[in-house]
Amino acid sequence: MEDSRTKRIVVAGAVVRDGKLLAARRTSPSALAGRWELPGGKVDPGESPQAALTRELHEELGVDVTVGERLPGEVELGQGLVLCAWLARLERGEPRPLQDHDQVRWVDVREAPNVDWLEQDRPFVAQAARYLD
Ligand SMILES: Nc1nc2c([nH]c(=O)n2[C@H]2C[C@H](O)[C@@H](COP(=O)(O)OP(=O)(O)OP(=O)(O)O)O2)c(=O)[nH]1
Repeated sequence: MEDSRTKRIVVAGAVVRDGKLLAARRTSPSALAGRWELPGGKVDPGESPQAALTRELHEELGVDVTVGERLPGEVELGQGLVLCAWLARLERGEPRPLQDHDQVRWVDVREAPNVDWLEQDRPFVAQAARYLD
């Protein structure tokens, strides 16, 4: 039986700067390629979600962040994965699609609902919108 203790967390980062939210376009797997997400990835065994998010954003986008508060909610992804999201403040670097993405963009509160997000990210995008003014 699978329960919350055996599920692997996928951390997504809501990076907000100057009233805009960072979106990244996935390149794989093919079912998700071309859709936009909050960048992040799987938490490794023994790793905290915050450390995982810091590591993933460095690897994938070449930036250093400080992880802030967790956004409410969690979304079951299937295959033993559960998606959670944290706010993250950009400390250093300009996000570039180094790995797993082919584009990044900053979206404002008006554009956010019209972006072709992965459906499972939409609740977190709505939460993050409260931080965009
Ligand atoms: N990073 C990220 N993954 C998401 C989001 N929404 C969503 O359904 N996913 C899914 C896509 C993948 O199946 C899974 C995360 O896998 P990943 O491929 O980004 O993680 P990773 O970099 O650690 O990959 P790997 O070690 O398996 O190569 O979660 C999201 O907002 N961000």
